[in-house]
Formats: sequence, C-alpha cells, structure tokens
Amino acid sequence: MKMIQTDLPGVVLLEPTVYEDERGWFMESFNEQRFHAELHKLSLPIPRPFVQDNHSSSKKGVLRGLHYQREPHAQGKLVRVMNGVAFDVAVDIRPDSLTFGNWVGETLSAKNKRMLWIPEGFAHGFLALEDNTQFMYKTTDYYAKDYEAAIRWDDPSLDIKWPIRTQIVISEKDQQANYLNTVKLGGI
Ligand SMILES: Cc1cn([C@H]2C[C@H](O)[C@@H](COP(=O)(O)OP(=O)(O)O[C@H]3O[C@H](C)C(=O)[C@H](O)[C@H]3O)O2)c(=O)[nH]c1=O
Repeated sequence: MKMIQTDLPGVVLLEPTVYEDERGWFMESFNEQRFHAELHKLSLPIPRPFVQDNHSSSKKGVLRGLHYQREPHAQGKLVRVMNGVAFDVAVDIRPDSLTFGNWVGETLSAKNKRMLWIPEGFAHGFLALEDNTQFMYKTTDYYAKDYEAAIRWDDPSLDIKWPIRTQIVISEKDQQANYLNTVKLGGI
C-alpha cells in the first residue's frame, strides 16, 4: 500500500497493492499495521482504532455532507468506493489550524481503488458521479446523533470545486447546514 500526502496536511490518499491473476484481483482493504507504519513514515499521528463500518449507496448527483461530529465524538474516517465514482472532500475545521477552512478533493472509484484518510477535526462529504455509487468507510468513533453537525456544501468561503453543480440531490438535514464561520467543534 502506498500513502500519498494531499494538498491538505493530515489528509492522505492510500493506494492499495492490487494482486491480479487470471481469476480477477485481490487486495487488503485495511491492514492496521501497514496503515500505522505509513502514517508514522509521514510523521502523522496514529489514530484511535476504528469502531464502526458504514456503507451507503447513492444515485448520480447525490451529495452527502459536509459532515462531522463534535467532540468528544469526533470521527476519523477511512473512505473508499466499492462501485461507481465519488468526488470526496475533506475540510479542515480545527479552529487553531493554519489550514482552517482549507479543503481537498480527490476522485475515488471502484476502478482506481484509492482510499482517503480523513482525521478527526475535518468535515467530510462526497458527490456521487455515477448511479449506484457504493461508498464504504471506517470511523474512529460511534455514530452520535446529538453531536452531528454539517457545513454547507456550497459555502462560498470554502469555494469547493465540485465537478457537478447542477441537479445536486441533498438531504433535508444538509439543506439546513451551517456556514463554516459558525463551526463549533466543542460539545453541544
Ligand atoms: C452516519 C450514520 C447515520 N445513521 C442513520 C441516521 C439516518 O437515519 C440515516 C441516514 O443518515 P445520514 O442522512 O446522516 O447519512 P449520510 O448523509 O450518508 O451521512 C454521512 O455522510 C457523510 C459522507 C459522512 O462522512 C458521515 O459519516 C455521515 O454523516 O442513517 C446511522 O444509523 N449511523 C450512522 O453512522
């Protein structure tokens, strides 16, 4: 597995080693030892263990995000696409960070098998670029409904370059999302 720094310090791309043969292919989708060793090589902190796996399916044009959970239930996320294509975005929302409000977007697909590690302290969302985009991810804390928060996908202060901006499908909850300048990472 290769780990590649993105333009947003702390958020890294993972390129798994894929073993192909006449039957098809095999890859380790997660290996804690390798994950930690690669983070260490990049002098990045070792996260808390993953405790939950999530899986969602989205039609083309569905945008889920930008979500995060407030402390003490912040989640690190290791995300990948099992089918289809997603434009995956992480936003630094740590108030004391030099890159507060910066974002990075990466195209993850069943074809490129790339994964993105998004540490705690970042908001996360993705735009499905194909129908039946199956999105799977591991999180470092459990779902905590009362600590959930969302930032608008189209917050002008973020100016995220989503590849599609028309006919976007977002949830009721995401239609009421806040602007970045109201982000509170602390508890309720
Ligand atoms: C996140 C989550 C949701 N749910 C329930 C709550 C709702 O009844 C239903 C759909 O939840 P929601 O609309 O929040 O799902 P997404 O819009 O895909 O939310 C996710 O979107 C972006 C991509 C993220 O990074 C977060 O992990 C997560 O917020 O599943 C659960 O039971 N457990 C969970 O961990």
